[in-house]
Amino acid sequence: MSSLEFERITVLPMDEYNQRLVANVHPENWVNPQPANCYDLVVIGAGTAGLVVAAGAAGLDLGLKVALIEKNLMGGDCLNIGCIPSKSLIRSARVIGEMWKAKNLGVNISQHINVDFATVMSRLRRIRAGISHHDSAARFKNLGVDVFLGNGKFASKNTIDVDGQILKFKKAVIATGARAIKPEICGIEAAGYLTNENVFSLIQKPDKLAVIGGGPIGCELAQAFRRLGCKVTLFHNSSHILNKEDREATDILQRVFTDEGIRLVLNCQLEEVVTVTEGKRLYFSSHGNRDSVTVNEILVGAGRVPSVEGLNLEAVGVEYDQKLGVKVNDYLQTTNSNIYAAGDICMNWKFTHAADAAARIVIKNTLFSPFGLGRSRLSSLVIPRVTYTDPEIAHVGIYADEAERLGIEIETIKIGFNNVDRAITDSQEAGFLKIHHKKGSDEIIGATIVASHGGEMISGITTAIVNKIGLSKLSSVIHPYPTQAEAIKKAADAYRCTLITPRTKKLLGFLTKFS
Ligand SMILES: Cc1cc2nc3c(=O)[nH]c(=O)nc-3n(C[C@H](O)[C@H](O)[C@H](O)COP(=O)(O)OP(=O)(O)OC[C@H]3O[C@@H](n4cnc5c(N)ncnc54)[C@H](O)[C@@H]3O)c2cc1C
Ligand SMILES: NC(=O)c1ccc[n+]([C@@H]2O[C@H](COP(=O)([O-])OP(=O)(O)OC[C@H]3O[C@@H](n4cnc5c(N)ncnc54)[C@H](O)[C@@H]3O)[C@@H](O)[C@H]2O)c1
Repeated sequence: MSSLEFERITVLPMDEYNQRLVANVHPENWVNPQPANCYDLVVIGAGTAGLVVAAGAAGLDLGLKVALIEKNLMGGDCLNIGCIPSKSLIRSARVIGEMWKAKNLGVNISQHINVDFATVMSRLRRIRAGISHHDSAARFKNLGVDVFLGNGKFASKNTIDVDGQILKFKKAVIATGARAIKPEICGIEAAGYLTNENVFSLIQKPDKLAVIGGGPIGCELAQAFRRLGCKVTLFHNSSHILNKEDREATDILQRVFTDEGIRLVLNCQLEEVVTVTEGKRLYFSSHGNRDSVTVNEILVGAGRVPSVEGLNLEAVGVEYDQKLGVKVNDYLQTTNSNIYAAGDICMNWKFTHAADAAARIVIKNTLFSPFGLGRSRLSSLVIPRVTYTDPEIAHVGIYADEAERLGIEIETIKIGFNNVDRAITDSQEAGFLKIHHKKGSDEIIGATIVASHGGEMISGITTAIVNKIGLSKLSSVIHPYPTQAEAIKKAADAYRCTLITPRTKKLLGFLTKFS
């Protein structure tokens, strides 16, 4: 491809919404600028991490020369094939979840629930297109960023080649993200499968869907597709779905999944996929039994691999691992001190908000830390996470088993939502809030929430951790009644009760006699 020709990028179906999306994030008629003599910063990859670095550096209005290179769609996974389309789909699915519970709430929906799958998917595309101007090539150009659409690779220690155009840089940032792991299952390539890259292009509902992988992608989408009317089998190779999360939390979710009709195949080993007249047949073993299931589509969410290929990292002395990605230190500096990395390409936390936070560290460390003074560290970040199933599982800080491994003594306060009035009025008593604090101190070091809007609630606890607000102070925060967030106050009150020793109790009893 010469520098004047662009690969035409299509996002199926090429309806008015996807046309608008592509016109924003990879415009067909885009003409790459004439490269500047030397850039202060060149960023490869215009996903969350790359966009935040570029916008942050150019937006400071300091006259910095910034270039941003994207080979596919600006906005990366989050906008195009990740958070935005998945959460749009989940929103539609949630309505059905509510309708299933309606009878229990005294509301009879007598008619058959009729899901218009094509409309659900077109809503998703409309929403994505509507948001896409934020990440558009035109917006970044207006911010003063030189946007290059094409494949970026290092050409020498201080140059990057974009399809023949050479960009000289003082500092560079690798923000090329990650993509779905290809499963090593005999016959699956020939049978064909969906990943997050094409599942949001579906226009017809698969009647029977196999989901491989019970991580966040598999769980969120398995539940959404089930609610939208698919018969779903979820295969996971551990004993619990979302096995990084608190076991009691995943127990609750597993019960919900089973109640909603998802077939869970745990501790499984997928052996082979064979194409048959009825569709795709998956042979598997689980708990010593061999079985098979036949589906119309297979969706793979079995983890991510970092996009390190084709960057010519060897030429610039940037070390990497095929599985873990680009090697960085705590300042997000690679093994070449002029080259930094941020986001899924180099981090364990593969979240949009983590990519955003890392990008801010990179801006500071590349541009505003002369002689390395005042640099920010990745390890100082407190990153919450939410899996947007129903109920949501939200977590921040460390888990109880992690604390044990690290030799940190903790105490845990658990408030069941069956003790929280708003959860009771909402018939959402199944979840809980767990707060881990240091033994003998009110310092919060981790928390898990299982609740329908646990993701909204976790920010209160994240704020407390970041600002070192202990449980004692949290108990003085007034929450509106009745809200599910009252669980936080209840946990804080429970902590304060533990401070009342028998001696203090005696003393208080004595004092009340005189007051
Ligand atoms: C289905 C799904 C749902 C998700 N839901 C959530 C969620 O709800 N919340 C959340 O926080 N996170 C979610 N995530 C994770 C989130 O999308 C990622 O963590 C985030 O997008 C990472 O951003 P990034 O900038 O590091 O990488 P990416 O978004 O992957 O961007 C990297 C960009 O680099 C480009 N690129 C790669 N190589 C080159 C090259 N050589 N030259 C030029 N360009 C290149 C790619 O085309 C891409 O656009 C989800 C992910 C998936 C897959
Ligand atoms: N709500 C969110 O924030 C959100 C949502 C989706 C994705 N993400 C991000 O994207 C990342 C990738 O998500 P993911 O779910 O693909 O990865 P993951 O690695 O978190 O989970 C995939 C799971 O699939 C299992 N698995 C792998 N191969 C298998 C096989 N052959 N058979 C059965 N099980 C198999 C693995 O053991 C693993 O637990 C996540 O780590 C997360 O950071 C975040």
